[in-house]
Amino acid sequence: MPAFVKMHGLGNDFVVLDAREGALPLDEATARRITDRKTGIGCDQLIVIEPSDRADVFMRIRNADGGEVEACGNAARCIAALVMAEKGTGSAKVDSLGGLLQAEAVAGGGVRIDMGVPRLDWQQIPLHCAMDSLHLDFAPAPGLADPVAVNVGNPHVIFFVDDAAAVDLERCGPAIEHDPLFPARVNVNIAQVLDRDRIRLRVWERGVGITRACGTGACATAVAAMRRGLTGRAVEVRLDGGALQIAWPEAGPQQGHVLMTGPATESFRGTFADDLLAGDGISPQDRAGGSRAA
Ligand SMILES: N[C@H](CCC[C@H](N)C(=O)O)C(=O)O
Repeated sequence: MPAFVKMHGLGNDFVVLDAREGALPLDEATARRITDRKTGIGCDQLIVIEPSDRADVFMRIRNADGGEVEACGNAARCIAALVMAEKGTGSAKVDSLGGLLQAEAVAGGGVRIDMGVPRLDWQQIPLHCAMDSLHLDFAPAPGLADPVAVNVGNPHVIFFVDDAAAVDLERCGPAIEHDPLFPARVNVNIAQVLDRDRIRLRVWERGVGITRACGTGACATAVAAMRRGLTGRAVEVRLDGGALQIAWPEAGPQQGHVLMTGPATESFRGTFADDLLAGDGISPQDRAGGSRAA
């Protein structure tokens, strides 16, 4: 009976499987079954931790739609916390398709993680054609125009608006995610700069939909705001599920790296029958066991 750990970062939730002792048979269809909130265990992303020769673990990420992606900031904090608890240390290295991430525990139980240097060139986002990533010639809906594009291991487009709550993200999110301007699709960020230290952010995630928080979205939005001179170099990003602290220092040992600090929460642990991984169509709810957190 494979075990899993249910975790979340500000409500952006994950099912974590441990494949360090042996590979798990995981294809897109299996991932979709597990992430499905009606017939599966239910989560935004499925995370599989694997052995690594250059980090504590390799973190493999699949969105709810089953597609494998390069980065997931909230999950990176959660996996780092899991590794630090296992090792009894205050730091951890997590490798991923988006790069090697260095994390450390911070007072109060949160995790601070170095998300690396953001990629800003149009080919690195990627965009379909040459464009200034600080001012995209792209106006997909009324009130949404002139966005910024940033890659923090995964692709993000950021629209700055006067009132984030007023944007119908359910309606405009899918079309922007799948716009031909973004050959790898894109995560859609709706940002309202509250003042030079705070940003309100709502996110339609590639391969998922609206999530309660998006770590890489918070990082990309902070970088976009700083590039436009809208905020200082350290901001609080307020998402539906809570706040993340993002810094993009211009000097010092981590100059140019995006640093994210926020919570990493374990919800509960459980097991499910082998056939969920093989896929027999039986609802895992009839199988999923494990103690549920209060
Ligand atoms: N949907 C994202 C992956 C998860 C990002 C988000 N959950 C985060 O915390 O960074 C993508 O397709 O790139």
